[in-house]
Parts: sequence; C-alpha cells; structure tokens
Amino acid sequence: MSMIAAFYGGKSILITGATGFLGKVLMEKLFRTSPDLKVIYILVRPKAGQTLQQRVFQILNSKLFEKVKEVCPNVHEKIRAIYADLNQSDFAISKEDMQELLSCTNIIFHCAATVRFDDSLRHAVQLNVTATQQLLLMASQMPKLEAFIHISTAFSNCNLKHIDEVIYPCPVEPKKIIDSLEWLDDSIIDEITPKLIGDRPNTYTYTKALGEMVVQQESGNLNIAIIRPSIVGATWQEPFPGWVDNLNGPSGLIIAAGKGFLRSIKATPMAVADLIPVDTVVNLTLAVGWYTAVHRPKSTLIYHCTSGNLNPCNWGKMGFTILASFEKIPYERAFRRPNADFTSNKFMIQYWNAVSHHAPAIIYDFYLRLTGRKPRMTKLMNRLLRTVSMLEYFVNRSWEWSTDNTEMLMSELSPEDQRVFNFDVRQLNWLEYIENYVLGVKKYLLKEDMAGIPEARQHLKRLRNIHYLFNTALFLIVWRLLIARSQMARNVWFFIVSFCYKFLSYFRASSTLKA
Ligand SMILES: CCCCCCCCCCCCCCCCCCCCCCCC(=O)SCCNC(=O)CCNC(=O)[C@H](O)C(C)(C)COP(=O)(O)OP(=O)(O)OC[C@H]1O[C@@H](n2cnc3c(N)ncnc32)[C@H](O)[C@@H]1OP(=O)(O)O
Ligand SMILES: NC(=O)C1=CN([C@@H]2O[C@H](COP(=O)(O)OP(=O)(O)OC[C@H]3O[C@@H](n4cnc5c(N)ncnc54)[C@H](OP(=O)(O)O)[C@@H]3O)[C@@H](O)[C@H]2O)C=CC1
Repeated sequence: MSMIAAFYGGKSILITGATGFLGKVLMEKLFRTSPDLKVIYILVRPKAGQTLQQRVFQILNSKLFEKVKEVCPNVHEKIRAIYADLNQSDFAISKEDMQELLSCTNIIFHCAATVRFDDSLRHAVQLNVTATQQLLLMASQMPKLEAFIHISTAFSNCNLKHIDEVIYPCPVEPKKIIDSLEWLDDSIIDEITPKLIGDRPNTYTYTKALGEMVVQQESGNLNIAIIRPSIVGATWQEPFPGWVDNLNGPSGLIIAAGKGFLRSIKATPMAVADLIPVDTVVNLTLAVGWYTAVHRPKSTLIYHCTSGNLNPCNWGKMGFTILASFEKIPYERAFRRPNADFTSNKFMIQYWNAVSHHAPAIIYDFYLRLTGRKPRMTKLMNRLLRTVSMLEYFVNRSWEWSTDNTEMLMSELSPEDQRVFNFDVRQLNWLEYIENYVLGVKKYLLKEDMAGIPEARQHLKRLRNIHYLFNTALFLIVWRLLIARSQMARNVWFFIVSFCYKFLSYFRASSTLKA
C-alpha cells in the first residue's frame, strides 16, 4: 500500500495553475492514485472565450484523463473550479468561495506563474511574486493546512554555476520592488529592468528568485517546501509516454526542426541538457507534499528536480537523437527536410541564418506572391529566430544542481512509494524518452494521425528531390555566369568537357572491341 497515496485520501487540495502543463499532470496523478481524495479546488480564470466549466470539461475529457475516468468515475464531482485571477487583489475570489477555501484546504500546490521570458517586469512580479505573497497570506488563515508546496524553477539562480538547495538572496528586497512598481510608470520600469535583473537573462528567472525570497520571508508557522524543476519536458511514463501540450522548453523547437524551419541553433553540444519529464516533477511534488505534512521539517526544504548530476545528457546527444527520431516519425507537410545543426561559432550562425533561414523564407514568399497568395514565411521565420534567441542562454551553459534533499526524500520512501511515485531520474533511458517525446509532439501537440506517416515520408522524398534539383540548377546558373565572364572558368569548362568526351570515346571503343 502506498503511504503517499493513502495520505492524500480524504484531503481537500488547492492547486493554482491547474490548467497549465504541470498542473494538469499533477491533478491527473492525484485522482489516479488517490481517487478517494475529498476535493481538488482549482483557481481558474475564464480564457479564450471559455468559461471555467468549459475549461474544466475540456481538461477532464482530454486523452490525459482517460485512465482517471476508469479509476475515479466521479472525478467531475471532486473537482471544484473557483473563479480567480491571480493578478487581482484577493485573486477576485468571491467571499463564499474564499470562506470555503480558508476553512477546508489541507494542502496547497502553487504552480501558477508566468513562464514567458519576455514578460514585462510589472506583470512578472505581479504573478510570480505578489500572487505568491497573497497566497501565503491566505494560507496563514487556513486552520487545517498541513503543507504549502511552492513550484519554483532550477533556473531562479541561473546567474550561478553551482546551485545548492538553499535560497539565495537577491540584491533588492521583493517588498521594495513590489512597492516601487506601484508608483513607477511603465517606461521607467522598462528602463530599470536590465539593471534589476542583473546577470539573469530575463524577468522570468528574476521574479521566480524573488518569489522564493517571499516564500522564505512570509513562511511564518507554515509547513513549506520549494521544488525547483529544470526544463520540464513531455511525460516519461505516466499516464502514458510522450504527453505534452504546449510549446514551452524544447517542444516548440522540436516542431520547428521537424517541420524543417529550424536548421541551425547557436548551442554548445557538450553543455548539459537538463531536461526533466513532467511526470517525474509531479511524483516528486506529491512525495514532497506528503513528507512536508507528515514529517514537518524544521526549516523550509528546497528540492532540486533535475537530471544533470544523476543522469546527464548533453545537447549534442539530444539534438542528434531528435533528428534521428524524425527518420522514424516524420512530421506532416514539412517545409524542408529536417536537418538541423548546432554551432557555437557566432559567424557561422549568422551565415546559416542567412542561407538556411532567411533565404528559403524569402524564396518561398516570392513563390507565394507569384501564385497570388499572401507571403507569410519571412514573418514566421523572424518570430522563430526571436524565440530561438531567447532560449539560447539555456543551451550554451551547464549548471550543477546539488540534489541532497531530493535523494534524502527518495531514501525515506517505502519501496512501494518509490515505485508509484518514482522520481529517480537515473532510471531514465534518454534515447527511448526522446523518441517518445518526438512521437508525443506529433500526436498530442500537432494532432497528426499516425496513418499519415507514409505520406509524410513521400513528402520528404519529394522535398529531397526538389532540393537536389534546386542545387543543380543553382550550380549550372552560377557556372554559366562564370563562363561568360572568366577565361579561367572557360578553360576549366573545356578541360572537363574534353575529358568527359575522351573518357566516353575510350569506353565506347573498348566495349566495341570486347564485342
Ligand atoms: C547535432 C545535431 C543537432 C540537431 C539539432 C536538432 C534540433 C532539435 C531541437 C533542439 C531542441 C533544443 C531545445 C532547446 C530548448 C531550450 C529551452 C530552455 C528553456 C529553459 C527553461 C527554463 C525553465 C523554466 O523554468 S520556464 C518554462 C519554459 N518557458 C518557456 O519555454 C517560455 C518560452 N516562451 C516565451 O517566452 C514566449 O513564447 C516567446 C518570447 C519565446 C515568444 O513570444 P511571442 O510573443 O512571440 O508569442 P507567443 O504567442 O508566445 O508565440 C509566438 C510564436 O512562437 C511559437 N512559440 C512559442 N514558444 C515557442 C518555443 N519554445 N519554441 C518554438 N516556438 C515557440 C508560438 O507557437 C507562436 O507561433 P505562431 O506560428 O506565430 O503562432
Ligand atoms: N515548463 C517548464 O519548463 C518549467 C516550469 N516551471 C514552473 O512550473 C510551474 C508550472 O509551469 P507550467 O505548467 O509549465 O506553466 P504553464 O504556462 O503551462 O501554466 C501556468 C499556469 O498558471 C496559470 N495562470 C497564469 N496567470 C494566471 C492568472 N492571472 N490567474 C490565474 N491563473 C493564472 C495559467 O492559467 P491559464 O491556463 O488561465 O493561463 C496556468 O494554469 C510554474 O511555476 C513554472 O515556473 C519550472 C521549471 C520549468
């Protein structure tokens, strides 16, 4: 019997960010392993014209929740969506809902965040810092609360090379930042943002670090733990391999490479690709929830959920495996054949950007114009290159994260819990995982049918032929121009032609003699 699964039985659990990538997998696992839990409260806002109920309905009816419905047929009754906007004061939660949350909640999993790298400091602080502060305030008024689990990121201290499971202070206090953002206007905030974030690459990592400081400062008597996952990727095993539903992290770039748009990235092949499957993060999160509530550690423990020090894989190996997977699992309607490369030379990257990204986009747009259609490839390519440039920081460096607390927790689990809530990344086979990831991107993100694979292969063959034809035509045109202008090119040309002629004559003569 799993102690962790039993612990969540009968509990009222509050999850923020439940509609996000991590939140959905967390809910799924909770319902599947502890179907007797009392209720999961989720703080949701209406989005993209969908009401709260429609959003919940869509999640529960997705492929991800198929197994849950078998073990917990009344899952609809156990999920309670509460209207909330984490950007508003008191999260805009109604009085009645707030009362229910305060009096009933046993465990909080705080997953909500803005994960955008280009968010304004104001918005990132609002969500990643102020909302965390408000949630902690709410938590302090919950008499039945047993544990508060805050999801941060392993990159909150990416300005350091070696990172321990401790909270590192930022130079400016979060409270001072929150206060000053109230009266500073947006243009001044934009101006001071680079100074504030210092040697961090974006507002995301900076505000996640501030969020951790807030957790430390406002923890009071609460039982708190912080989890720091690295780059969260598709599921490894549960509820099935390869599930992913957003473009964050590597997923978007896998699509761009598989569809032949992305041909070259400025990356360091030997740098560690610290990916961690989302189900591993969820298993650790649930184990931490149990441990924090039951063992009540004296101080706030931080758990690194990373792969680099236990089972490292570098970007070179990962890129190579992704490319190899496209052979078996081609994506439909590719723009060009997938053939990406990593380079760490900044001049080479400029060259490849011009030749492999901008030039084909311009040629394709020219073709679209010729055929009376609206050009779109240049715009798409520019957006892709902007995205790539934002992710580059993370593929050109390696970090070392110590994992003492995570390993300690692993040793505290019973063999059954180690199996049901497995977060031992040493058991991960990267080749298998990446192949499933590429397949998952095809199935769950691109929503392509597996029956279309033969046609996708045919399409890639046609693209290869077009590629050869184009290169031959280009060569002949350049050569013809050279011959028209240079005596040396003409001499070389006559030499080649006469050599071929002599060779053919010799071949014909020798075959006539043999006959
Ligand atoms: C040796 C052989 C080599 C072979 C090479 C093979 C290549 C194979 C691929 C290689 C993979 C390499 C992967 C590197 C990935 C590194 C990731 C590092 C991430 C570090 C994570 C830190 C951990 C965290 O804690 S945070 C969680 C992660 N957060 C994110 O990933 C958010 C990143 N996204 C953003 O900040 C924004 O989306 C932004 C700024 C990139 C773009 O914003 P924009 O305003 O332009 O609009 P959007 O509406 O958001 O999207 C526009 C456009 O871009 C598409 N898109 C979005 N995200 C991605 C993405 N990650 N990759 C690709 N494309 C993306 C989106 O769909 C839109 O497309 P449209 O067509 O315009 O609709
Ligand atoms: N993905 C990754 O690679 C990594 C993620 N993390 C951390 O994990 C956590 C979850 O990330 P992930 O699931 O990937 O992110 P997602 O972007 O997929 O999910 C973010 C969640 O936050 C919610 N949210 C955002 N703004 C608001 C708001 N104003 N009011 C209410 N809810 C809001 C979103 O709701 P809505 O659906 O309405 O937008 C969504 O449910 C974050 O704390 C992140 O920092 C850490 C390391 C890596």
